[in-house]
Amino acid sequence: MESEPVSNTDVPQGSKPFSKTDGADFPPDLSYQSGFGNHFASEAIPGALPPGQNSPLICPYGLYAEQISGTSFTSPRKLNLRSWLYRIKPSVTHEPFKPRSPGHGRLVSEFDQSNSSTTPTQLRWRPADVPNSPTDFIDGLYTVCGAGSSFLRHGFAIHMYTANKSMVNSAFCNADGDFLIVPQEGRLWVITECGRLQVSPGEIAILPQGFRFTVTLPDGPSRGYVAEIFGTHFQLPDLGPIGYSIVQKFGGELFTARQDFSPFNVVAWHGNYVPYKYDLSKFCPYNTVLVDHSDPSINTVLTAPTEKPGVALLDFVIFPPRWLVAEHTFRPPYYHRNCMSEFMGLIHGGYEGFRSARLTGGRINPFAISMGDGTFLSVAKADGFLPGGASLHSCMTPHGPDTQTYEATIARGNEAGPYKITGTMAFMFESCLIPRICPWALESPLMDRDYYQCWLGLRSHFECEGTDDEQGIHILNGNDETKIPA
Ligand SMILES: O=C(O)Cc1cc(O)ccc1O
Ligand SMILES: [Fe+2]
Repeated sequence: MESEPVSNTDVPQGSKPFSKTDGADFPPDLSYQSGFGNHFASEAIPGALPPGQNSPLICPYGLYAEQISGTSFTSPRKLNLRSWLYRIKPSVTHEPFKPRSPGHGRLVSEFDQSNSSTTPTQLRWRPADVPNSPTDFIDGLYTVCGAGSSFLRHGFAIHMYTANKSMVNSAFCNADGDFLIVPQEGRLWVITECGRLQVSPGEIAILPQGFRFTVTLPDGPSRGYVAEIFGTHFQLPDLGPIGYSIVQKFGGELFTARQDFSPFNVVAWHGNYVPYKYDLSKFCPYNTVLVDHSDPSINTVLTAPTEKPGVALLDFVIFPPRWLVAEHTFRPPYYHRNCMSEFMGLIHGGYEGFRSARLTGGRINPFAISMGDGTFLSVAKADGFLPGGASLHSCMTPHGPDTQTYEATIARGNEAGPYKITGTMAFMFESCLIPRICPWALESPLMDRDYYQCWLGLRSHFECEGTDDEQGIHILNGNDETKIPA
């Protein structure tokens, strides 16, 4: 996978390297260093990186050397993550942290009975409206669900955000874990200590634990999803401001500290612990070329592992445009109960298609995608799972295609030819931990309280000679005749 670590901090001759954070000064096309997990180096001024050593007595240009480590110093070499930043002033130069006022109250980093609950019921939320009142990325962030604890360094949280305003003269720093940000509406222009990232819907950005960053919104109204992982990092699957306030998320609470210089005053850096982004359209999906429906792990873009081989603290899995070609196969996702928990989001389009029978009677499903030959690609859970919305199917909670999807797939029959699902990007955060759900999410008017009804119409197609639906079927079990209700 080609990943795109942050742009280098090179600035055109004569332009200011850092300025106010309204995003307007972002160069139109940033250049990015590429290669997941590489060691990178970047200099805003030639010669700013010290030659031959990391911490010389005097650094070039009188810069301070500062290390940020993403793993313990003693982690084995191949797992070790750290970067050296050469900056005008060190990060430590700020006033003491104090709890942020007004408090936030919508972020959770340690899930227990006092702040969240569990339910095996299928949950689904409509997309949230972007507020009218000025709201930046920090204030617009709220936790939907999660498990474990940032303090115990094991767990995850799933947040969503709605925002309409750039962060100004403030920087966010997440001491609790890494953020994987999935913008759904509105681009995010992110200033980080390693350079800038322009992240559009359809791309993701990873902001590792500890980095300070500012989110600006060039398009105004913005909405998206954030997965946060505690205690590990994502990897590829085996396959000029007046003053800044630093807002530090620590144990789910926000603290602020003032400093009179930009947190992005890094003039050069090198290392392998960096923010990065990835364009999901570059992901090449693989799947069956003959029969059956492969499980979605084949579409894992990033995984945060646990110590158990193959068991993820959090997988980031996508459902991108792709060809469906399987023969005599039920092509939508199979009905299933999973020992892992599945949180799903939709960036655009519909989710998980099938080529439905010709739509008649002028009843056009707004989520049906025309195939150009008079047939339509309708989508599973189409009318309720909307771009910007979400669903949660926790551990062992049954789910699968809704009634309409099932019936239309069966009606289409075995002769369904190859077709391409286009114009969609859905994703899943999948975890071995069971998420607890925050009150906001359970009490929200956006929660679809009728979600379960999409499956109620699934009727028995059971056919067996000598039985009728009213009576149930009679089978012989040893010497006893057992009646199974229809
Ligand atoms: O539940 C879902 O929609 C996600 C999913 C998709 C799929 O193709 C197979 C299994 C699975 O959990
Ligand atoms: Fe599933």
